[in-house]
Amino acid sequence: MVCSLTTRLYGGDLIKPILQVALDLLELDRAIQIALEAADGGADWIEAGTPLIKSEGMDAVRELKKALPAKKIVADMKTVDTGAMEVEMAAKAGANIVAILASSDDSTVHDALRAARKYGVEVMVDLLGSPDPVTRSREMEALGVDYICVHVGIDQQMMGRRAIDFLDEILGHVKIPVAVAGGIDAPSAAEAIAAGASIVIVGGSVARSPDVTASGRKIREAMDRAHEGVIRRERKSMDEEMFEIFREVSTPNISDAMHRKGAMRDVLPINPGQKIVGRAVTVQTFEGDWAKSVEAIDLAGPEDVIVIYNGSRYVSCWGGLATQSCKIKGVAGVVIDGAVRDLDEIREMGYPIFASSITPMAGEPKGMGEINAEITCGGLSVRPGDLIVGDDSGVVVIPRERGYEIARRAKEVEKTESRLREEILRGRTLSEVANLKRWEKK
Ligand SMILES: O=C(CO)[C@H](O)[C@H](O)COP(=O)(O)O
Repeated sequence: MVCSLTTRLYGGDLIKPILQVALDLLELDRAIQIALEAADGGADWIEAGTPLIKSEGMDAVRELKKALPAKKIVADMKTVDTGAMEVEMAAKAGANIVAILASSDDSTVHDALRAARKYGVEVMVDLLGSPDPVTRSREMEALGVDYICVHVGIDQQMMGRRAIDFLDEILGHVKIPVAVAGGIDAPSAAEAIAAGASIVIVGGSVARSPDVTASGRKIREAMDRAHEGVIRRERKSMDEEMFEIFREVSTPNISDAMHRKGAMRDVLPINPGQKIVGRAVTVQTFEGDWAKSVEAIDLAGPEDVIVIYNGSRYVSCWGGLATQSCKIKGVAGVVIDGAVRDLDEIREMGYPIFASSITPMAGEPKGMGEINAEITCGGLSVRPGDLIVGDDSGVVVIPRERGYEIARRAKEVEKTESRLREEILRGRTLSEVANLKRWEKK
C-alpha cells in the first residue's frame, strides 16, 4: 500500500510529526546522556520512561527538564489510580505531558484532567492492554484528553504484536492527535506517519543504540520523508523472523533472555567458529550403538539439528561418514551428549558439531533406542521441534512454544549490550555502567 501525508492539524496549527524518545532505563545519569544525544538526533519530546521513573522517582523528570529545558518532557506515569496526585507530582517536577493508562477508571481520568488543567500540562492516554481500544479511545476523546497513544508494550511485542497493525483502526475514530509506540524503528515510523499518526514514540531503537544521535536522525528523516510515499512492508512469518534473529544473536544473549538458563552442560563445539540454528530431531541411543544416530540423517532437513543422547564419553556414536552424509543433506548441525571421532575430516568439511568428548573408538550399528522422542542432552530436556542454537560459547535449547518470544527477547539483550559496550568504550568500567553496587540484592 502506498500512503502519503506527513502533517496533521491539531490546535489549529499545521505541525511536523513529533518524534518522542522514551528512556526506559534504570540510571538517571545514563538517561540524561542518552537524552542529550537523542535531542541532537532530532527528538522533539523526551520521555521519562516508566522504569526510569520507578527507579529514580520524580527526579528523573526534574533532571531531564534541567538538562533539556527547551524540550517537552513526557512523564510516562502509566497512572491507573490517584490521577490528580500523579499528574500534580509530574507537573511540579517539570513534565509538560503526563501519560496515564486508558484502562483506568473514568474517575481517574477526570481527576487527572482536572489536575492537568490546573498545572498547565497535557494528558496522553495510553491504550496499552485496553480490551476495546476503539471504544476506549472515543471515550477518552470525549472526556477531553489531549493525545491517544496506540501502544503495544515491550512484553506484548515479544509475542509478535505490533502497534502499526492496530493504528489504522484507531485513527479512523478520533480527531485528537494519535501517538504510536511499541518497537518502532525507522521504516515503521515512516509507515505510522504515512498512516496519519502525529507522534512517533521510540524507545529501544534509539535509546539502546550505540549511536543514539545517528539512530534518532535516521528515524527523524524517515518520518520527514513519509509524505513522499511509504510502501507498507509485508510482514515475514514469525518462523522466518525467529530463525533470522537466532542467526544474529549469540547463545549468551539467548541464555540471558531465558533468565540465564537453557545452556547444555559439557557439550562444546568441536569445530569452533561454526554456528547452528535449527529445530531438534532427537535421538536416544546407547553406549556402543550408533545406528539410530545415523538413521536420523534420513529424517532431518536444512532447518534441523540432530540432537543425540549417547551418554558414553568413551565410544563414538558419530564420525566423518555421518558428517559427510549430513552435509550433503544440508542438515544444520549435530549436537551429541557423547563422543565423536574423525575430527580431521569434520574440520576439513567445516561442519558444525558439538559434543562432549572425542575418541577414535566407534561402537556397532545395533539399532537400540528411538528417534524423535523426548531426550535428555547436556542435562536438559529436549523435545522434537525445540529450537537449538550453538556457537563458540556452547549450545542452548529453547522450548518450541517459546521460540519466537525468546528470539525477540535475545535481540533486546543484544541491543542493551551494544549500548553498554559503547559506554565502556567511552571510558567507564562495566561495574560503573551497570551500577552493580546499587543493584546488589539487599
Ligand atoms: O512505554 C513503554 C513500554 O511500556 C516504552 O517506552 C514504549 O514501548 C517505547 O519503547 P520501545 O520502542 O522499546 O517499544
